[in-house]
Amino acid sequence: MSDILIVDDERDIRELIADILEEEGYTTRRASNSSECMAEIEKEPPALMILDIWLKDSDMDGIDILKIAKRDYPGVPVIIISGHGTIEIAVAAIKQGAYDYIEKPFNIDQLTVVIGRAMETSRLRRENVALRRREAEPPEMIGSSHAFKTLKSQLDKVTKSNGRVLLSGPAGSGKELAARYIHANSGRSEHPFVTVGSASIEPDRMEEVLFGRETPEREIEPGLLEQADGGILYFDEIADMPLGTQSKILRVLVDQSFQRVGGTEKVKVDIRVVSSTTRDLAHEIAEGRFRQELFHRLAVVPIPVPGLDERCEDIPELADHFLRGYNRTQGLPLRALADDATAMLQTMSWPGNVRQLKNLMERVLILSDGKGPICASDLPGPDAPVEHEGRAVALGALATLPLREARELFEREYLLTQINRFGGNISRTANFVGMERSALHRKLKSLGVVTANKQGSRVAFLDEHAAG
Ligand SMILES: Nc1ncnc2c1ncn2[C@@H]1O[C@H](COP(=O)(O)OP(=O)(O)OP(=O)(O)O)[C@@H](O)[C@H]1O
Repeated sequence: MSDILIVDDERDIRELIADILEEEGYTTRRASNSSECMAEIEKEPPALMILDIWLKDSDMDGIDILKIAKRDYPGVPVIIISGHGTIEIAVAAIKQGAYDYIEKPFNIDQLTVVIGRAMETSRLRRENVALRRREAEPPEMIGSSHAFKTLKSQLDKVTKSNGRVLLSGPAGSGKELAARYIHANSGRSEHPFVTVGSASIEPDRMEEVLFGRETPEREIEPGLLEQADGGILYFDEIADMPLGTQSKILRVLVDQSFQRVGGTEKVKVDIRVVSSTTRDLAHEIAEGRFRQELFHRLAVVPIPVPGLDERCEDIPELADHFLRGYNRTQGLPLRALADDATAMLQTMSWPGNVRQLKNLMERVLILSDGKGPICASDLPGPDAPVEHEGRAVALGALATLPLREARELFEREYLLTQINRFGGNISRTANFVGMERSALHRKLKSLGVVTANKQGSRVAFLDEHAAG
């Protein structure tokens, strides 16, 4: 990319600069006024723009063009040409984001040095952006359960549209990952993905952080909205946003423009908003903590993200993915999961969802000494209160019952756990527990277990006592 746009109303100057640059191996385009200039940029943003401050027969002068270029094409460096006596204006232009200025009359060496430097800076900046983008490549979304496939197909449907998506699901279930998946597969992937941590920003700084700031000297500090221009703005835990900011965000969503704090002009942005929540927003609305109108604007496409308990079939695949990841990125030993460990992970409860599983895999790799596959004994024992809570209560209850009832309770608990492990698939469960499929069906019926739902969600059992 070595294409330079020269904008000057004096033909001689345009031609002179173009000749010098072409001799240096650059290709050039020329514009004599603001409308020609804008048409050229819109056709294809140049690698660099050389811009005269004063433009005769133009709707806009160089400073106006600079502002638009910095807003809409921030990657294009601009060198200002200033006449005698206009140095103050050139300095002001640098504050507005111009890369440098050259003063008329200029000499050839001065011009080529400034341009060479600007091109090199622009190249480095582009490389940097590309590197950061590669580093920030979204991690893979792993899973093959029915619940996961439903989520993935919903995400695939929304990637190509511009509709606002509201992802709802428990903490650590993968909402941000889902938002990054939308970004990576949308037409906005070359533009930023900017996260707004609604809870982590001080309420009285929220507006400055979102909308940016303009000083009395008209220096600009862009906020998150401007930084996300062209890309996706991700509101993490939208329910934590203060009510006052909610109204302002609502206004931005209605007219896609806002004013910086201390600013007077409207700034236009092109952003797609994806938000997430762990809370029941209908309840937050009823309690007066969330604006209904904002909810309707944000939840054009509501997508539920299932917790890990609804997709425990995915646990072996996810665990393996994390174990390999820690080996690749942190040099931790590469270890597989033994069958007893896999079964144990699938029967634990996961209030922290995928994040908890990921952390547990890291902990086990760091703390256990063994080299072979990770066994159940390497996993946290029954003294880990959260992960074993459900089972401990059920097993404790056994001791209070006569043998026949205790056996029934155990069989129910055991079979329910196995069915859930295999995503509701009776054939796979029967195979694992060592029963004929029809015998398992009969057993389940006698225990009052309902297996109508074959879609991988939890099965239920009819408790005779509860049923009355
Ligand atoms: N399907 C998946 N495949 C691989 N990794 C996943 C998957 N789902 C979640 N993760 C990983 O689990 C961790 C938690 O996910 P993420 O931060 O997206 O959850 P969240 O729902 O946004 O959490 P919170 O509500 O706390 O903000 C991340 O490291 C993420 O990469």
